[in-house]
Amino acid sequence: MSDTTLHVPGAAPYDVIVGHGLAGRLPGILGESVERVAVLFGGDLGALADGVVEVLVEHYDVLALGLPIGERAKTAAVAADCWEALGEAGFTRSDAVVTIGGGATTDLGGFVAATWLRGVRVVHLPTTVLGMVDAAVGGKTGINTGAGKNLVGAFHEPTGVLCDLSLLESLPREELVSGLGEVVKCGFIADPAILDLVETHDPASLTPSSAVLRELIERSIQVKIDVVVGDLKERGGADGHPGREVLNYGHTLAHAIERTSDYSVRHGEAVAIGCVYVAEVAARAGLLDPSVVERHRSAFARVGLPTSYSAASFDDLHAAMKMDKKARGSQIRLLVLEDVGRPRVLAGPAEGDLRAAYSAIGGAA
Ligand SMILES: NC(=O)c1ccc[n+]([C@@H]2O[C@H](COP(=O)([O-])OP(=O)(O)OC[C@H]3O[C@@H](n4cnc5c(N)ncnc54)[C@H](O)[C@@H]3O)[C@@H](O)[C@H]2O)c1
Ligand SMILES: O=C(O)C(=O)C[C@@H](O)[C@H](O)[C@H](O)COP(=O)(O)O
Ligand SMILES: [Zn+2]
Repeated sequence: MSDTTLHVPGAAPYDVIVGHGLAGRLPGILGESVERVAVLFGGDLGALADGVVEVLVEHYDVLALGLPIGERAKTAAVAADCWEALGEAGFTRSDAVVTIGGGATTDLGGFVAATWLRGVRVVHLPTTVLGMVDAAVGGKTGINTGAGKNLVGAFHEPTGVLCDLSLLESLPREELVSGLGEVVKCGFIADPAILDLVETHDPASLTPSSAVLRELIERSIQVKIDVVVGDLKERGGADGHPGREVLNYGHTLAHAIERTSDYSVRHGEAVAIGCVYVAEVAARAGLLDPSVVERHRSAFARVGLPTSYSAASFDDLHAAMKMDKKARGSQIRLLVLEDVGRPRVLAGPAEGDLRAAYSAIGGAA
């Protein structure tokens, strides 16, 4: 099957390419003015990085940097190590960063590229479903702090994104399933065809080589592109649409779960729980029909994702939710749905509704 090119228009347009064996495209995307390329890769993905480095060394001086695995890469200390390495290797504004890994790697690598010399080119090669459909696209980069998830970061759009589906072959099943959390989220916020595909296909058939997984990935990328081209910096959309905040559906509780569990819950799993939770809140606020809440439970559960949570107290999660970037002052703001594809912001939800919704997903309120 041929490659698919999904174009991201804007002031600095770029393409997201989905296909197989895409590393050979890198020199064409990076361009001729680049002399040095830093390859930032997930520390357990050396074999995948080797194939990319082999292509790059034909054209550039390559600095390969293995990062701590997963979320442990998203720290100020790791970013500082990368800055030191770029400095020692003499990276200038005409040089570039290439990331190879999951969303944690593209977030950290994107942040390093955003901050080095106030911004150098970055091309992402996401190696997880979640990285392909979400983290590598749209220019959000960031690291965590003790106070919470992604609290330091920058908007820095990539020069290109290469989603090589062959790289998913080695991805553990639970990581693939985690990525489906963001896919199903896209179904609820904007593309009901995603929900239909999930509801009508055997979840076991969603393998890296399957046509249906590819369609789910491409549809989700298109949802993300459509949102970010309208509101790149999350300032709000037109005509009352929440804009980029729509992509944060389910994330207020999700990030609180990740942080209070010391990142032992995968991001996509936390998003699944967070979406069911916020649907419960919306139902209690009289905004969402209970049948749509049940559709949340069944769609996420069907692909193997959790829909309940009880490992933290409501008070701890509530405190963590106040660090959400959508909050203003001491007021929590939630992205909720009035129906599939009908998002809106609910500012200052009643604390009783927040507690009752936690109880409805299995927690002790
Ligand atoms: N910037 C954004 O817009 C955005 C969007 C969504 C999520 N995120 C961030 O992305 C992160 C989650 O990303 P993730 O789910 O990809 O997790 P991850 O990056 O932590 O990777 C999960 C695990 O899979 C391994 N792995 C990755 N690719 C592999 C492969 N092909 N074969 C074998 N193992 C592989 C990794 O080494 C890691 O151990 C979170 O930090 C989240 O906040 C960012
Ligand atoms: O791209 C966005 O915008 C998103 O909100 C996508 C989310 O899936 C992603 O997890 C993002 O990193 C969350 O951003 P944050 O601003 O809440 O940290
Ligand atoms: Zn997310």
